[in-house]
Amino acid sequence: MVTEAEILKALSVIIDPDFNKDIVSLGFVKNIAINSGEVAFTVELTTPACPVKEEFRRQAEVAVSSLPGVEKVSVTMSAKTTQGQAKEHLPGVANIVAVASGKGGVGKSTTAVNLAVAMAQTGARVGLLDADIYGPSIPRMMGLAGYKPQIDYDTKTIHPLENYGVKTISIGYMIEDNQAMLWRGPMVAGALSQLLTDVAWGELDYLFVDMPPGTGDAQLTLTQKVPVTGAVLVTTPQDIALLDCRKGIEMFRKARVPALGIVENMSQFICPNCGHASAIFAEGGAERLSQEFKTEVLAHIPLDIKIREKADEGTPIVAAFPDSEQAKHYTALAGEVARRVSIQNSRKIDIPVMVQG
Ligand SMILES: Nc1ncnc2c1ncn2[C@@H]1O[C@H](COP(=O)(O)OP(=O)(O)OP(=O)(O)O)[C@@H](O)[C@H]1O
Repeated sequence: MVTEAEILKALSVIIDPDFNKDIVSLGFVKNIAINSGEVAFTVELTTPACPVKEEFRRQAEVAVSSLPGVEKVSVTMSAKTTQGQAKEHLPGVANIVAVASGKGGVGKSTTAVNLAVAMAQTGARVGLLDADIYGPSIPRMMGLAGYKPQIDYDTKTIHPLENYGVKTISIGYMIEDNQAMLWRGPMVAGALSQLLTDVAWGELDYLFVDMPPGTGDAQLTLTQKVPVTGAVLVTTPQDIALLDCRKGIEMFRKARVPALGIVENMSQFICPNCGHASAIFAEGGAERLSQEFKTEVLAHIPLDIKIREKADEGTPIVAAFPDSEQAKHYTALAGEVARRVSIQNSRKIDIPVMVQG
C-alpha cells in the first residue's frame, strides 16, 4: 500500500510559481487519507481566486496516480486567504485593497465593481466600500440605488447591503443625491472614518475600497486609519491619465502602501458592429509605468459599450454575462489581484501604520 511519505514526495515536484517553492514545503497539502488503492487529499491554496487552481489539481492527480498501488485519486481544492494586517484593526477583514486612480472618469468605479463581483464569483468573501464621498457611484452600479442600510444606533454599527455576492457600503445609501458635494475635508475624513470602522462586515477575504480620484483627504484617511495590503491603480492609456497615475502610485508609496499593479482601462475600442479592436490612444504607456515602478500591468480592459451599459443598468457585466469576453478580463484581473495579495502577504513586510483616533 502507498504511504503518506510517498504521496508527499510525489507532490513535492509541484512548484507554486509565485512563491518559487513546492506545494508540500508551503504546507498546502492537507488531510491525506489512504484507503488501500484510493487516495484523497486536500490542496489548500492562499486564495480561492488562484488563477492556476485547476492546473495544480491536474498536476496533483497526475503525480499521485503514477505511484505504484494507487488506483484512484481525489483531490479537493480549498483556500484559506492569507492575512494582511487589516484584521488587527477591522476584525474579520483579512485584506484591504484600494482601487484608485490619479484622474477622474477613467473607469475606476466600473473596475472596482466588476473586480469585486468577479472575486466573489471565485468563492471569496468580498466587501466593497465606496470611499468616493463626493460622488458615490457604487449604489447605482451595484443595482442598490434607493436602498438604505440597517443602522444599529445602540451598538453604532452599520449593516452593509449585499448584491451579486458582494457586501457594500456607501455614503450614497445614507444621504440624498449630491448632498456631500459641498462637504469640506474634515467632514469627508469623518464620514470615511465611520465607514471604515463602524460597518459590520463579518468575515471578509478582501475588502475593496473604491477611492475618489486624486491624492486628497480620503487617501490620507484610508492609509492612516487602516493597514492597506495594496493598491490597484486604474488608468487609461492617455498621457495625462498616466501622468496622474504616476502621482497616485507615488502617494501610496509614501504612505507605505505597495502598488499591486496597474489596470489599463479603455485600452482598445471594440466596435459593437464588427468587433474590430482599435487602439485609439497610444499604446505601451501602462507597461512603461509598471516597469518604472517595478510593478505589473494586471489587465487591459477594452472600451466596450456593453461594459458601460451594464454598469449604468446596475448589473455589472461579470454578473450579467459571466461567460462573455468582457467578463473574462475582470475574472483574470481578480485572479491577478488575489495572486499579488498572496505574494505581498508572504513577504511579511511590516507596513508601519500611523493609526489615529
Ligand atoms: N471599459 C469600459 N468600457 C466602456 N465604458 C466604460 C469602461 N469603463 C468605464 N466606462 C464608463 O465610463 C464612465 C466613467 O466610469 P467610472 O464612473 O467607473 O469612472 P471613475 O473613474 O470611477 O469616475 P469618477 O472619477 O467620477 O469616480 C461610466 O459611464 C462607465 O460606464
